[in-house]
Amino acid sequence: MSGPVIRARDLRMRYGRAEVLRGVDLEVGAGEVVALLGPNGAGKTTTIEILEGFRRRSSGEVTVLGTDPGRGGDAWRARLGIVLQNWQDHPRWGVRQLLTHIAGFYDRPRDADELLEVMGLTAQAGQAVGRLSGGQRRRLDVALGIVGHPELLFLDEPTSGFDPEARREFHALVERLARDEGMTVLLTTHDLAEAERLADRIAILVGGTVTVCGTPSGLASVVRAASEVCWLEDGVPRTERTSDPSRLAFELHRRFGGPVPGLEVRRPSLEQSYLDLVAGKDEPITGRRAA
Ligand SMILES: Nc1ncnc2c1ncn2[C@@H]1O[C@H](COP(=O)(O)OP(=O)(O)OP(=O)(O)O)[C@@H](O)[C@H]1O
Repeated sequence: MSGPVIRARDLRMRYGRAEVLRGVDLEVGAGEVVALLGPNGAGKTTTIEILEGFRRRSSGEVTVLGTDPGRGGDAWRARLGIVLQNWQDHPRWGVRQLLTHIAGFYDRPRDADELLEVMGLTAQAGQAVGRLSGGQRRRLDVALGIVGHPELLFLDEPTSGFDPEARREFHALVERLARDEGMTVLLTTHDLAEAERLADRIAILVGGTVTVCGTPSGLASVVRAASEVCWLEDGVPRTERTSDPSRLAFELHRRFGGPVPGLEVRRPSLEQSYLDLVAGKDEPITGRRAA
C-alpha cells in the first residue's frame, strides 16, 4: 500500500472530564518498528486501542492500513496482529489447541508447531493455558498475535514478565519479523533499552501529545539532559549542571591556569534524560522533533 500504515492527526480522547489524548500526531510507515513510550497513564494503551478499532476516539483523523479503525470490518481486522496487556481468556484450553483454533480464523496462518518452537513453548504445547507461568503466558500472547501473518502488529508491553533470555529471544523475533517479512510494528514499552534496541523510531507520549518523535540516536541528542561537571576548588567539591560541558571545562581550565583538580564530566544516560523529560509533565511540550 502507498502512504503510511498508521496515520493519526490531532487524535483526542476524553474519559468523562479527563482529556487523556490532547492532539496526538503519529505516522508509521510500512515495515517500520515504532515504540511508543510514556509514563503510566500517559495514554499509550488508549492510543493503541483506538488504532486497533477497540475504542472509539473523541475526535481526530485516524487511518490504519488505509481504513478508519472505527469502521474496519473483518477483512481489515484479519490484517492486524494484536497482543494486548493481560489477556486472561481460555485458561482450560491446551496451548497448541488454542493456537490452532485461532489460526483457523485466518486465510494463511503460520504452522502452530513451528510457532511454538520459535516462542520456546514446545514443551508446554499440551499444557493448559491457565497453568502457564506469567512469562510463558506472555509468549503465547505474542504467538497468538502473529499466527495470522499480520501486516501490522500491535504489541502492548509485550515483554513484561519475560526473563532476560525470553526477552532477548523475543527481540530477535521482532527484528526477524520486521526485517524478513516487512511487518510493521507499533509497540508500547516502559523499557527504554528495549525501545532503543527494537525501534526505528521512538515516540514519547506525555501531556497528551507525542512530545518527541525520532530515531533512537536523534532522540538522544534532543532529549539529552544536562551533564554534570565536577571539580575541586580549594579542596571543596563543586558541581555544576550544564548542557555544554566542554565549554565549562575549558573555562575552568583557563581560570585555574592549567589542569583542573578532580575534574569529571558525568553525562546522563538516555534513560535519565527520558525521566527528566517526563517528570511532572502534564502539559504538552510542542515543537520538539528529533531527526
Ligand atoms: N475505560 C476508561 N475509563 C476511564 N478512564 C480510563 C479508561 N481507560 C483508561 N483510562 C484512564 O486514561 C488514562 C490513560 O490510560 P492508559 O491505560 O491509556 O495509559 P498507559 O499510558 O497505557 O498507562 P500504563 O503505562 O500504566 O499502561 C489513565 O489515567 C487511565 O486511568
